[in-house]
Amino acid sequence: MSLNARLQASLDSRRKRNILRRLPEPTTVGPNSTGSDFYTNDYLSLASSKSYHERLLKKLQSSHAVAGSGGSRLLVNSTAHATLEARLATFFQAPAALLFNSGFDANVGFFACIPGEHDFVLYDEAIHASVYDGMRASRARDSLYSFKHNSVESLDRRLSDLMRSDPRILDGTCSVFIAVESLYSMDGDFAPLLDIVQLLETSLPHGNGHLIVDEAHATGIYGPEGRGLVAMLGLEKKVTTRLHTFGKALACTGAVLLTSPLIYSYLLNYARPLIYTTALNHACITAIDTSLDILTDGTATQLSTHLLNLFDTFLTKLAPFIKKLPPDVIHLPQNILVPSARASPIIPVMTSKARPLSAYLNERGFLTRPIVWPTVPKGADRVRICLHAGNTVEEIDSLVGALLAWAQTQMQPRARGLIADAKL
Ligand SMILES: Cc1ncc(COP(=O)(O)O)c(C=O)c1O
Repeated sequence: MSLNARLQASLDSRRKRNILRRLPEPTTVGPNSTGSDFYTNDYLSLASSKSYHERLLKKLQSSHAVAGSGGSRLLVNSTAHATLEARLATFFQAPAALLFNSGFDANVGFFACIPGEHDFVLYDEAIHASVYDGMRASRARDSLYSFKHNSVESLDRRLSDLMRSDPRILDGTCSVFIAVESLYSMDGDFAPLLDIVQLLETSLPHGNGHLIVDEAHATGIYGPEGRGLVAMLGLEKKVTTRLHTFGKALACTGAVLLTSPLIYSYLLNYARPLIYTTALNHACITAIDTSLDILTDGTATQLSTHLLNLFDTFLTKLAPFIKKLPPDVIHLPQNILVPSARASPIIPVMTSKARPLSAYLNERGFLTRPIVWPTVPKGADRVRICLHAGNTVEEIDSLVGALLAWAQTQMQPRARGLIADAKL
């Protein structure tokens, strides 16, 4: 088969199964965006904030270097990059901080080169694609094991099975890496970090269990000054490596791995996505620095407090009706509905009709995106509602009204009365 015929057949097959990926229609983003943002990862609304833009422009104007970095970090190690790394290490209270061009590069860089031939990687089944890609490229590629999403029991079982089959785990002569996200991007739920740490300490007393936490979606929102969930739980010293990204709540791009000086040096020597690429440009370094100012001056804490209060607002408004809706029309994951649920900026509204629901909301100015297989498992399609510091209580009110109004259009006439008392 010719190249073109093969590529076309593959795309046609996706189109037939209604899973062909396309770019959405171009839209204006930032302060002049039309509609209420319920879809971007700009959780603190910094990317669309005029005052953030002003602070950034001021910093850029006073900065001497705003253009390209001139090469890989190993070729040109600018003072701006080195100073930012030092600031990040101090801010996150980490022994070392290593900048990457993106969270994707950082995960691939870490997982492709740190786990060795005789090591094991146990990963949450919902882990981000970049961790998968890194693990598959590593020398531990034949020793990768998933555990059930957020299940410490499943992780424990995996670990026990492996310890029975390979005594090197018990005597500490090989390493076991555990890969989790602190806040999961598609489900909006949280890794049980305290329980995982405890399990590792009791099961692997030689200290050969290494927890690697991806804080991409928690950065800027949780913990003191937005330092993440690991910091909120005081686990900095129990986690081997943390990833924070700057492309989501921090309105820039790029990422940092917080780790030991030894792993820092190893990555500098072997991590290909770091070595063989041009380092972040100076405008980006300045933007990350501006976002750090916003974290440290208390602005971000105010923004995240408002953002997380909106989670309660959303649930308080929707929860009374959710049980009356047929689950294929709309349902929320059980873990979000329990009273003790930690507030999250990500709410997956589960539905078998994610595309029509999202289109309905978009037409009414509530900007959302459908998330469908293969991005999420089959049967777990959803509209991923992202809350933002820039959203208002009134917007949440109207969004819930629109969700319920759409649900009514999907229900049999007799069942509609069940949610008729909702303010639509
Ligand atoms: C959990 C997680 N980790 C890593 C990444 C990659 O980060 P970046 O967008 O900076 O490449 C993402 C972004 O999609 C993510 O959701």
